[in-house]
Amino acid sequence: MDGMLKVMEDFFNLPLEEKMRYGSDDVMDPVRYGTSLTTTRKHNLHWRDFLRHYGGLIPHTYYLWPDNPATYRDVAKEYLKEVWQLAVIIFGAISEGLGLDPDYIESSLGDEGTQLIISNYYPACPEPNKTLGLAPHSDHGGLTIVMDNGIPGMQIKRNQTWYSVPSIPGTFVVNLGDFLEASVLSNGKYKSVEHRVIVNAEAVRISIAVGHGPEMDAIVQPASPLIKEKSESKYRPIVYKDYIRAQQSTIKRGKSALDEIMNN
Ligand SMILES: O=C(O)CCC(=O)C(=O)O
Ligand SMILES: [Fe+2]
Repeated sequence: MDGMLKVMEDFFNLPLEEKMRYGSDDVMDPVRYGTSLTTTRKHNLHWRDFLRHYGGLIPHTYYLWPDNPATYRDVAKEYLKEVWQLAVIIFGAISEGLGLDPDYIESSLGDEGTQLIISNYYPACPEPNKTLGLAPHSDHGGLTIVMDNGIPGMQIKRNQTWYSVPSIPGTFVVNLGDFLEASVLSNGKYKSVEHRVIVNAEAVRISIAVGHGPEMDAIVQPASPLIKEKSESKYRPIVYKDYIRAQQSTIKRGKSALDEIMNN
């Protein structure tokens, strides 16, 4: 955990021109750096920088990942491999909890599944009450495994109230995403969690969120043996990649992308 945080911190501390080698506005780019802190746009949505790229069992995009800091690729590759193994254990427990084979969800991800790492850098903010690090959203994948640098900031919404998630050294926060809510066996039994990030005046916060979802061409829909009639399905089928595009490329907030594929 510490090694990964260290390379991430070193990356974010690089000069802007260096980070901008990965700058992109295309949500489907395999490696993407973005900042809303030196934006040319008028609106300033988030008080953060981010770096995101794909991982996966076979990281096809490995040679596109940052090569500065020099150890980044190797540290990230090892970290993503271990986090994937953890996700598989949790998917297994959820499957069993629903009375199905332990590898039920894992096999529904397809041959490779999609793993996406999003590293977030939230600078200290002189007026923290006027902005957010990250606006309310739910993640599009199945499970997101998050660690941070010991500075709290994540909040989750339950019954219209925001609750702060404590930062506990050496632990991960695991969030359920839309794929798990809308897909396979769950059909809404497991809810994706709406969350956001607040900023603070004193300290820089870094978080590393790794999402685990199905392969890009998978069709997200309840396909459970538990659903006998199509009419029992609470969600309309959608190709995972199209869902990501819809969810990322607009200024959607909260769980509105998921609401759009819900029946009634
Ligand atoms: O910074 C965090 O704690 C959460 C980040 C997050 O929700 C995301 O990257 O999707
Ligand atoms: Fe998130």
